[in-house]
Order: sequence, then C-alpha cells, then structure tokens
Amino acid sequence: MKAYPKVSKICCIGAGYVGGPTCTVIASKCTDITVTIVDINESRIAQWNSDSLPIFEPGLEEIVKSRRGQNLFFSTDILKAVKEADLIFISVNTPTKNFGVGKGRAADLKHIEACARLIADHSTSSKIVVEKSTVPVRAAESLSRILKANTKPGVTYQVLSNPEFLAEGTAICDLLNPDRVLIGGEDTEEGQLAIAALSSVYEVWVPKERIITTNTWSSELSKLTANAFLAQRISSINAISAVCEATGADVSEVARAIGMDTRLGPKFLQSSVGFGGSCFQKDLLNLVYISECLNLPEVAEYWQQVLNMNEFQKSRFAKRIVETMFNTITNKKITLLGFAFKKNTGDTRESPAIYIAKYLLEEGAVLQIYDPKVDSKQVFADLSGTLSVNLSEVVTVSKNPYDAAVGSHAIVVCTEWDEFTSLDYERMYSRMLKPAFVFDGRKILNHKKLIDIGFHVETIGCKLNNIASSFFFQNGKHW
Ligand SMILES: NC(=O)C1=CN([C@@H]2O[C@H](COP(=O)(O)OP(=O)(O)OC[C@H]3O[C@@H](n4cnc5c(N)ncnc54)[C@H](O)[C@@H]3O)[C@@H](O)[C@H]2O)C=CC1
Ligand SMILES: O=C(O)[C@H]1O[C@H](OP(=O)(O)OP(=O)(O)OC[C@H]2O[C@@H](n3ccc(=O)[nH]c3=O)[C@H](O)[C@@H]2O)[C@H](O)[C@@H](O)[C@@H]1O
Repeated sequence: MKAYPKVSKICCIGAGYVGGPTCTVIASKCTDITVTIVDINESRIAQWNSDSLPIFEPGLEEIVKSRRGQNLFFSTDILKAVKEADLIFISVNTPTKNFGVGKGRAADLKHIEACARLIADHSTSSKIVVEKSTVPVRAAESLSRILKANTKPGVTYQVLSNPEFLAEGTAICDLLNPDRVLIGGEDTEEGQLAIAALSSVYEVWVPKERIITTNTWSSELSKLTANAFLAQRISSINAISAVCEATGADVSEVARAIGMDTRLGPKFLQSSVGFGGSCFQKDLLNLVYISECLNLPEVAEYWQQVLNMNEFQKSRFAKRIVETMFNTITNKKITLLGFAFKKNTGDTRESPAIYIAKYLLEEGAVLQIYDPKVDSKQVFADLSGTLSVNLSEVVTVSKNPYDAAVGSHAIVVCTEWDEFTSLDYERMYSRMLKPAFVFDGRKILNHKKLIDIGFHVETIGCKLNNIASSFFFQNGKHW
C-alpha cells in the first residue's frame, strides 16, 4: 500500500461557523494547498466573496482577504470542488432532530448523508472524507457504508473523524494555536495512511505532539464528551450560584477558591445567566439520546441534569427580574444589553437572551435591545413565532446603548461584551425611570459603583448590599 500523495486540493462542504474559519486558516498556513469552501446557500457564499463576511469572528476578515482568490475560494459549484479535491471536509450543520424517532434529542444527520451521496455519485478519483461536523458515535460507519455502496470502479474512500474544538469569538486564535488536533481513523494500513495525510496538513503549524490520533469511535465520542464536560462545569458553578444567593456566599469567591486547585483549574467557572450557543445543548441532548439507545438510563439521566440545571438558571434569573420589579413588568420598558450567546460573536443560536426576552415579553414588558453585532432582523427572527404579542409594538432594536436606556425601568445584561463594562452608567441612569434597576446576568459590571449612582443592582450568585436603593424605598423620594 502506497502512501497517499501529498494533499493538494481540499474541498470543505459547509461554509458556516466551522467550515469558514477552519479552512480559511488551513489556506493561510498551507499556501501550496488549494482550498475551496462550498455551500448550497448562495447568499452565504456571496457574502464570503464580499467585503461583509457572513459571520463575525475577530481576525477572520484579514485572513480571508489575504488568501481569497489566491488559494482560497468560496463557491456554490459543489460538484466541481468535490471532483477535484483529494481531501473533503464535511462541515455541515447537524442540528437536533425536530421530527420522527429521536425528535428533540437525536442529531439530524440528513445533511451529512446528502454530502456522502453527493461525493459517492460524483467522485471519479479516490478521496479522504473527513467528518468535521459533530456527529453521534459511529456516524462514520454510516458515512463509509453509503460511500462504499456507491463507489465507482477505481475509486476508494477513507473516512476520518476530525472534530473541531474551536469556540466562537476566539475561533482564529483557537485554530492557530489549538490545545490539540484530534484525528480518528481505521486501524488498517489505509486508515493510518489517511490519518498521516491529514496530519501532514496540520503539522505545517501545529506541533506534532498536539496532534493526537485515535480510533474513529473514540474521536467521535471525545467531541461529544468535551462539550458535555464543558457544559457540566458551567451547570455545576451555576448550581452553586443558587446556593450562594440563598446563603450569602459569593460565587465569584467560590469559583476563585476552587479554581486555584490545579486539579480543577480556573477556566469555565464563570457563573452566568446560563450557557447558550448552537452546540452544548444539541450535543448533550445527543449524548443523552445515545445513552438511552444503549440502554444506559442512569448515564442518560446524569447528562440530562446538566441541561435541566441550565434551564433552571435561565428561569431563575428571569423570575428574579420580575420579582424584584415589584412583581409586575407590564408595560414597563426594559433595556437588554447583549443578544448574542457570548461576546465577540454575532451568533444568537440558543442565546440565553432569547429566553429572557421571551419571558419578559410574555410578562408584558416592552424591550429596547442593544447588541453591537446582532442586527434587528436577527432579533425579530429569534423572537418571532412563539409569542402572543405584536413584536413590532413591543420590541425596539437600538443602535447604541444610551438610546436603548431612554425611559427604561431596568437594564438586563445578557451578554458579556467588553464595551458594557465601560459605558457611562450615570448617563444611562439619567435617562431611566426611578427606581432604576440593573440585572447583571454576566457579572461583568462594577456593582458598587452602580449602587453609588443610585441603581438597585441584582446579579448572579451573590446578594448585593443595595443601600442606596433601600434608602429610596424607605424615604419614598424621587431620584
Ligand atoms: N459553531 C461552532 O462553534 C462549532 C460547531 N461545530 C459543529 O460543526 C458543524 C457545523 O456547525 P456550524 O458551522 O456552526 O453550522 P452552520 O449552520 O453555521 O454551517 C453549516 C453550513 O452547511 C451548509 N450545508 C448544509 N447542508 C449542505 C449540503 N448538503 N451541501 C452544502 N452545504 C450544506 C449550510 O447551508 C450551512 O451554511 C456542526 O456539526 C456543529 O456541531 C463544532 C465545533 C464548533
Ligand atoms: O462544539 C462547539 O460548538 C464548541 O462549543 C463551545 O464553544 P462555544 O459554544 O462557541 O462557546 P463557549 O465559550 O464554550 O461558550 C458557550 C456558552 O457558555 C457560556 N459560558 C462559558 C464559560 C463560562 O465559564 N460560563 C459560561 O456561562 C458562554 O457565555 C456561552 O453562552 C466549546 O467551548 C468549543 O470547544 C466547541 O468546539
């Protein structure tokens, strides 16, 4: 068996949050490889080819602009790119199934299967096919079977698992300097050669000791496990935040104290309004479903609890807003700062802000929303559908935070954007009705300073000494 020839043409199917940045970085590091990123979504490809990229990711635009048209191409001509490539990444979406068996939990693999069939139908030369999307364990088996059942004479396939661990908002740093690159493949000579071929692409910039290889199933399961552990840490600290609120302990102090234990480490201990993003919930649901299918109900229940705790955290926070504002927010204007699921991204998928906004709207509030990277079209799309209110009458999306505060009773911080920490809160306060409330769902603001200004401040995981606002209630004075 000969080694695979050096990879010279890569096709990436799926120009989303993973396919776009991942293959852009490959193109920038491996200038001798032609990288073509393809998608069925024509407008997305048009945006990748324009000055206004379809996703915001710090550092991405510069790299795209430096390689686009050189060795990096964005195209809707999927067949051409597939035919020409010797290595194909499948980076399509694998959302939670919303119909049929496994509805609401299993991963929907229809896009992966469509790619497999397209590759099998149109390939006239051998390919390494790489699962980049997050998939259930043993998905590569189905992929392999579809490819092999439809193989043309003289064409062979090797299927590898190469899950992506980048986080949005830090994708480019994560890709340039990954903790590890994981490649799973068959334990056969051909499988090992395919692993070596993909590894050689990463070795251009990733130290070899950080490229780890496993069997295919371990690689697939490691991705689900990594996300499950990360989400579990957030749910764990959020569970403790509820205990803190009931006892007078402070979750930030607890997180600092436990995080200095080198066995635990300080990362992913930021208590919040709850985790969001397109993957934690989806991948946990998938792990729960797989465990149930494997007749492991105790395992399924264990991981389900991480999700339950996240729901509890979001609803606790939303209820607290209403309770604090005298148990009624009907017709009250509330300013939402942040709509993205985390800072440095415009992505709103599963954003806790959507949950909070819907809850407040159901309670009769009027929302004035500001997020530096989420436009009003996206906000209205995310809030549409489930509510019994006429959205355009009760939601305004502002271009700056000061406009969003005009006439408002409360500020609710849903996303930890850095710019929210340096706003002029005296100016915000002067535009608001009194008493003016701040609900800091991300624990990023200077609470003491806000209380000194006159705000009543509530946050996650600690009781604040709102002396200034108690004074207001005692004296009934208008501020
Ligand atoms: N978003 C993230 O930060 C991360 C996502 N992942 C995983 O990567 C995968 C992709 O995620 P995202 O990039 O966020 O999804 P996305 O929704 O942003 O992008 C997926 C793209 O695939 C395209 N597509 C779907 N079917 C296609 C087909 N048959 N032919 C051509 N294009 C097709 C869609 O039009 C879409 O543009 C998922 O499995 C996800 O779990 C893994 C790590 C990080
Ligand atoms: O598979 C995926 O999609 C990716 O999912 C996450 O990345 P991402 O969702 O982009 O962002 P995170 O930084 O993990 O944040 C997820 C959510 O948890 C929240 N979070 C994070 C950390 C923390 O300490 N506290 C906390 O509430 C964030 O605000 C956000 O809402 C993982 O971190 C990536 O490794 C993984 O590749």
